[in-house]
Amino acid sequence: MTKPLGSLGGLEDLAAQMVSIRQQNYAKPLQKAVYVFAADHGVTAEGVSAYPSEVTRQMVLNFLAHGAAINVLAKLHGVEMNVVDVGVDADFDRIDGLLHRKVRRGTRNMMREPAMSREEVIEALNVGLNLADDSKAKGHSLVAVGEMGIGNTTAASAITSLLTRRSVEVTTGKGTGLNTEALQHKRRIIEAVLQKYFGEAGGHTLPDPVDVLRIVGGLEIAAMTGFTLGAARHGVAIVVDGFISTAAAAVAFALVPQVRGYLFAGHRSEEPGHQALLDYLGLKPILTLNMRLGEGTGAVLAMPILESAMCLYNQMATFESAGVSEAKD
Ligand SMILES: O=C(O)c1ccc[n+]([C@@H]2O[C@H](COP(=O)([O-])O)[C@@H](O)[C@H]2O)c1
Ligand SMILES: Cc1cc2nc[nH]c2cc1C
Repeated sequence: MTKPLGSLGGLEDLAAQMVSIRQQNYAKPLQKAVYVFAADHGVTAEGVSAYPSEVTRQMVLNFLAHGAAINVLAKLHGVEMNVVDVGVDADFDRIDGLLHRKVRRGTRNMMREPAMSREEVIEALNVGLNLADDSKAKGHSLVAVGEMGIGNTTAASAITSLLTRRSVEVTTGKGTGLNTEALQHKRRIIEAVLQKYFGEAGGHTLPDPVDVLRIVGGLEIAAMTGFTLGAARHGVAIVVDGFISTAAAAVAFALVPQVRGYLFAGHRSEEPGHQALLDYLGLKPILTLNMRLGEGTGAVLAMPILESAMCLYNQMATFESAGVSEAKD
């Protein structure tokens, strides 16, 4: 193509990965969708978030009213928006426009008991797997995975420490905006939870990924793990968003390593544990904008970069077709 060798940098790597995912379909336009998985977290009773847990319910209503950041970005970039209630602590029965997949009204408080039963984890995984089937049937070829759940950075940090074996200090940040003292409290809670169920420093053997979800996970995290597994099974390209959706993808990778080839990291979140997960997965973030919002915002922002990479690959002239001279040697 008419450019110095390697001059499109990371766009060339993105195009190469996308071609290997899309195979004979690489020249077709990408059909984009974002799935925002919402659920509540019992561990919020321990004072681990800067915001009250009712914000989960309120933000779901905001998504449906098109007022959230993800609505603005999805509309701008032509991305179909899907909001999934996997476990919000609210009665949404009569609400239109929401994908009703509630497994239970929030997880249990992991400080006292496992967040979920094994049956609940399997149900939440199946919510994601079934939505990935629906997404494939709708013709989506590029899906962003986002979430909403007050307290879910606590679950994601615990998952990250267990999978990557990094300390709670390294994997835990301020989430929605804790002060220094409250951050120390959050770290102590996570450490106590890991000690209680997994022993010193999270134990010596890697725990079963489904058990990790059951004990310290979240309903939306389990659903995102199922969705990631399902989309990869269907050969659909997946853009993970920030810390929490990447934690879900890391569990999917721990279960089925072949998932890795279908994953793109939309951005690098400000939440410090995100880098540990990106290292674990071997992913390079497309964008670094110091964001820490969630909702799928970083993933949707990266979609036009992926589309740009594919359009360059598909539409640029070659040295031969344009009559441009090649390098000297
Ligand atoms: O995407 C991220 O990296 C990210 C980092 C920090 C916070 N969040 C969002 O904030 C909420 C979780 O924060 P917290 O403090 O309640 O655990 C949840 O709704 C996430 O979408 C998201
Ligand atoms: C307002 C608000 C919006 C969010 N979107 C994702 N997580 C969030 C957390 C809060 C608090």
